[in-house]
Amino acid sequence: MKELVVNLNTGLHGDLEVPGDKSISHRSVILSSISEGTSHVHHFLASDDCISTINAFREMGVQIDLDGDELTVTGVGLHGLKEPQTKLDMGNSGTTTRLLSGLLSAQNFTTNLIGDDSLSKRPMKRVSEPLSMMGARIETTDGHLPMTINPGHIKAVKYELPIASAQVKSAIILAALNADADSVVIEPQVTRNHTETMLNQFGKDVIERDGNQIIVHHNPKLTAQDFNVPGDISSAAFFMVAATLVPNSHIVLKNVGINATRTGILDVLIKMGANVKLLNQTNSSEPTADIEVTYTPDLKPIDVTEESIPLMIDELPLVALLASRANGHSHITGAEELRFKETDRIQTVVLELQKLSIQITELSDGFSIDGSKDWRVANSSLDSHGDHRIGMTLAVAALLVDTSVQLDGEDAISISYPQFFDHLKRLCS
Ligand SMILES: O=C(O)C1=C[C@@H](OP(=O)(O)O)[C@@H](O)[C@H](O)C1
Ligand SMILES: C=C(OP(=O)(O)O)C(=O)O
Repeated sequence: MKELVVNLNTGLHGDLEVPGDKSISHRSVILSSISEGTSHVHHFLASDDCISTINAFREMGVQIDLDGDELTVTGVGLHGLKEPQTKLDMGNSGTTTRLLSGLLSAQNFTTNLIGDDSLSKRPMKRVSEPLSMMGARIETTDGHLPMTINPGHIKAVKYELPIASAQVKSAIILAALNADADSVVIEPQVTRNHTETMLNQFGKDVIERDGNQIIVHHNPKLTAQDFNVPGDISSAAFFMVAATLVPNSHIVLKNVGINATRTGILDVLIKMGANVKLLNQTNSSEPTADIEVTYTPDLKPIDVTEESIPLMIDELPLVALLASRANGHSHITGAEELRFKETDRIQTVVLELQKLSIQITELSDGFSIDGSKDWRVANSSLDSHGDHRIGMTLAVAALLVDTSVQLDGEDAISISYPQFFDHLKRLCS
């Protein structure tokens, strides 16, 4: 149980570099491991989820050294992974599970994947079904973990994703690297493209994009790389929203990744009228910027609909919080995927924000929110429900109330942002 900082009259101030991007960090371990040579990754996110990915590859014979946020990986090549001597523990990480299920489908050894209680409730048919069409031999437990992946011969596929999911897309791409010919994956909506971008860094023209079709060239040569992980926009988002909502705030978040498949939260803030500026933009394959945010007293309500959901999927609890301070009625729809995250985030967001008397209603696919600045603490025992993003959203919400509130399950925050409370304290002091 943690006592949260409340009613911050002085605001948030100063510069901060948030830790490396979680999605890019996972992929850096995966692609470095199956490349030839030694890769160096700087500003790696050493959070619980990324450690689950590291441990899985160590179990499969890859030498990985982590020193603070510096990662060194001695790659074994596309065909060099070894049979693990234990079950592979995916911990709490959906990304590790889905991406590895694709890669492991094409190995000549069997793997057993397990996870914690939350991960064991999350759907895995979304990967086992398309991978089975490609020749994978996967046994799930009624569509969930534990999962056994037997040796398989992967055939090329042309697959249209039924849901917008970067994890499912990436699972198929990683299996397709070992297929007998080139594959095509078709996305219904654009989702984060880090797997594609990074594959083209480690290899030459491994991925080609043609509209919503992604062509995966099989059996590529992947070579070790030296690269920097940008700051995680999904982590920076907590402070962007805090600085927008807390009077007197002015912060600059340095070197944040602004890949266009991730910046839905910036679009929302700008549409709502928040004072947000991008400074010092870089234009590499994973572009970055410093993001300056200043307190904004009057926010417009917002309607977020299906097409833009994947661009801000992990930030939607924060969008709900922003909307709850706006002048009017907001809707977030087309977001049923939130029900399949670490918790059912539609349910947990509504349950927890209602404790602060926020006028938020659960929809089957999102939220309906009446904005107001008159919050009252109806129940001071907030709960992350073991979900890192819910925990951090509540820590931001707590800055706006004037009665003491406590957070249960704050440990979950180390899944993606172990330094979160230190960084919040630094900006608040
Ligand atoms: O590919 C990734 O790194 C991720 C994709 C998203 O999940 P889905 O693909 O299930 O939408 C996101 O919610 C998750 O935090 C990370
Ligand atoms: C959904 C998330 O991660 P994962 O799917 O990897 O568990 C998240 O980080 O919000």
